[in-house]
Formats: sequence, structure tokens, C-alpha cells
Amino acid sequence: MIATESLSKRFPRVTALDRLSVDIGPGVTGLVGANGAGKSTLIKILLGLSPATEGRAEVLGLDVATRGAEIREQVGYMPEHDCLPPDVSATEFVVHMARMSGLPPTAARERTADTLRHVGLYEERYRPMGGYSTGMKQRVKLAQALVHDPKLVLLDEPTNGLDPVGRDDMLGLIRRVHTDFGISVLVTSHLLGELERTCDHVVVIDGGTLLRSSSTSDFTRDSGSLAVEVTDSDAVPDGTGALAAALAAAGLTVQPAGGTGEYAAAGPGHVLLVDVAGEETYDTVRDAVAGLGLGLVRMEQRRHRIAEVFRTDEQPQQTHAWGAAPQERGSTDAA
Ligand SMILES: Nc1ncnc2c1ncn2[C@@H]1O[C@H](COP(=O)(O)OP(=O)(O)OP(=O)(O)O)[C@@H](O)[C@H]1O
Repeated sequence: MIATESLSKRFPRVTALDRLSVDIGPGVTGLVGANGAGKSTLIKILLGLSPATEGRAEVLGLDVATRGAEIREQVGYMPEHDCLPPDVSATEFVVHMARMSGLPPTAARERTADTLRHVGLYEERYRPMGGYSTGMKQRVKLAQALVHDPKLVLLDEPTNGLDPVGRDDMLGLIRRVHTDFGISVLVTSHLLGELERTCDHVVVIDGGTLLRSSSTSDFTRDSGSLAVEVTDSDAVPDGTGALAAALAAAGLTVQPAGGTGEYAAAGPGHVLLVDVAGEETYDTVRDAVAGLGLGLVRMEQRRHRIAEVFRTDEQPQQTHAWGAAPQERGSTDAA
């Protein structure tokens, strides 16, 4: 879908992209980077709207330097910033955008109705957009990117400004753009955690250079530890402590999981992380739990969170590329 080769963009005071080479296939791909990492600059180059200083890029096999107009016919674009005229309705605006993309009047009206329905705008679609909430405006921006039935959409920070519920809704919509319509998606965000749930593939850039490009499952591959949670009993009031001692006595390496992030609900110290030494580790845990007469609440292979892949000794900043969304609903990021 997208290929860049040693792509650079230099402004007088800053290098926004620095010899970026990356291949992006079909599906939903997340482009993650801190503010200023070069995400919007890359999107503008891919649309043929801004020339690269060096290197080359192709979108759908078309060279961005020479075939920008053809690319824009086949690619939808949702810009980051608010760009909607306040005095017109969503329907009028999206019909206009569909006409601009070359659809005849009837098809433009039909596609507009379908697309606005898909993004969840109903009676409000006839009201002037100036009175819309941020979530509704983001939906209109998404609808205008989809209305001409593109093969690929480039979505620049579509969850910006949304509350946790709005963010989840938008991410669900983005996923369905691919599953329901077969349209490939490149979506940018400065929050790794939210893309983990939405994307098949994640590309991480920092300072205009490629940090990593891999499938989401590679990012979140098995961590080699088992999360175990047990109930206490009358006979064993500290079930977790007793189990930890029993497992250590059996030669396993055990440590309590932190009381935040994915195991927050269990409370601090209530989930044990057991290093998996081999298949027999599962039997050892099961036998120890049964031997103590405890109830087994969970025993699961723990997977890495994307955020952990980039965790450093420093506390990550909320605005950093690998920070978790603030108050993210249902988020299991520990960052
Ligand atoms: N037209 C421009 N003139 C000068 N510098 C620019 C221009 N556009 C972008 N930059 C700079 O290039 C760098 C990358 O900007 P870009 O907007 O691509 O980042 P981003 O990853 O999209 O971040 P954000 O999410 O904050 O928009 C930044 O340092 C920015 O200040």
C-alpha cells in the first residue's frame, strides 16, 4: 500500500523526516510517534501535497512526486485539525466533498447518507456543524475521508480531543472501516496503547526516523511468564503468600505483579508472575494450588503490552509516544 525509501523532509530549522524507509501493507496500520515525530509531515508527502527533500515514496504503486492527483483520487484523508465550516450541515459538507472527488450528484447524496450512517451521525446531520461536539466533528471528518470509497484512508490523530468513551467508539469505527468495507487504514496517534487494540501492524517513528515496524502480535508476543491469581481460604488466609512460598520451594521464580495496570482490579500483590520454565510449570502451579486447597481465579500466559517494549528507566511522559492514554477506559497499560 505504502512504501518509502530513505525519505527525508528538512525545514530550515528542523528535520521532520530523516531517511525513513518503511513498507506498509493492507489492513489497519498504526503510525505512532510523540508530538513532532513527523507523522503529519509523512502523511502530507504521501498525499503528494508536500514535496520530500530527499528519497522517494509510493502509495498504491504511484510515485508521490509525480502522481499526487491520482493518489488523492484513491486515498481518503482525515486531517488532524478542525477544518469544518461552521455554518453548513454535515450532509451538505460531505456531499460537497463527494462531488469534489468526482461523484455525480445522485451518487454523492447516496454515498453521503450511507457514510454518515456508518459513522453514527443521524438526525444531527442536518444541523450546522458549528454546534457539533468534538466527537461529532471527528465523525464528519472521517465520513468525508470515506465518501468516495477509497482503497486507503490516512487518518491523522482521529482520537484527538475525545474523552475515553469517544476514543473507544472512534477506534471501533476505524476497525470497521477495514472489516466492513475492506478499506486499508493508516492511523496516527501519539498513544501506543490505543493502537494496540485497533491495528494489525504498528510503525513507530521518533524524530523522523523509524524505531520499529512490526505486527501488533510481534509487539505483544508472549512474555514467558504466567499470571496466577488465587482465592484465600479459611485455612489459608493469605493464599497468595502461601502459593508464592510453595512455588518458590518447588524451584520456580515468582514475583508479585504491580498493583496498577492490567492487574489493578485484583489489588496490589494479588497476582503472582511465575517464570515459565517449561510445560511442567503449569502442572506445578496447578498442584500447588490444589495442595493448599485454594481456588484458582486465573492462570494465564502473560503477553507484553506494546508500551513495555519501549519502557525505559525514566517515567514515561503522557505526551510521549509510548505513554498510555490518560484515564483510558478499560486500559490495561501500566505505563
Ligand atoms: N511547515 C513547516 N515548517 C517548519 N517546520 C515544520 C513544518 N511542518 C512541520 N514542521 C516541524 O516538523 C516536525 C514534525 O512535525 P509533524 O507535524 O510532522 O509532527 P507530528 O508527528 O505530526 O506531530 P503532531 O501530532 O504534533 O502534529 C516538528 O518539529 C514541526 O515543528
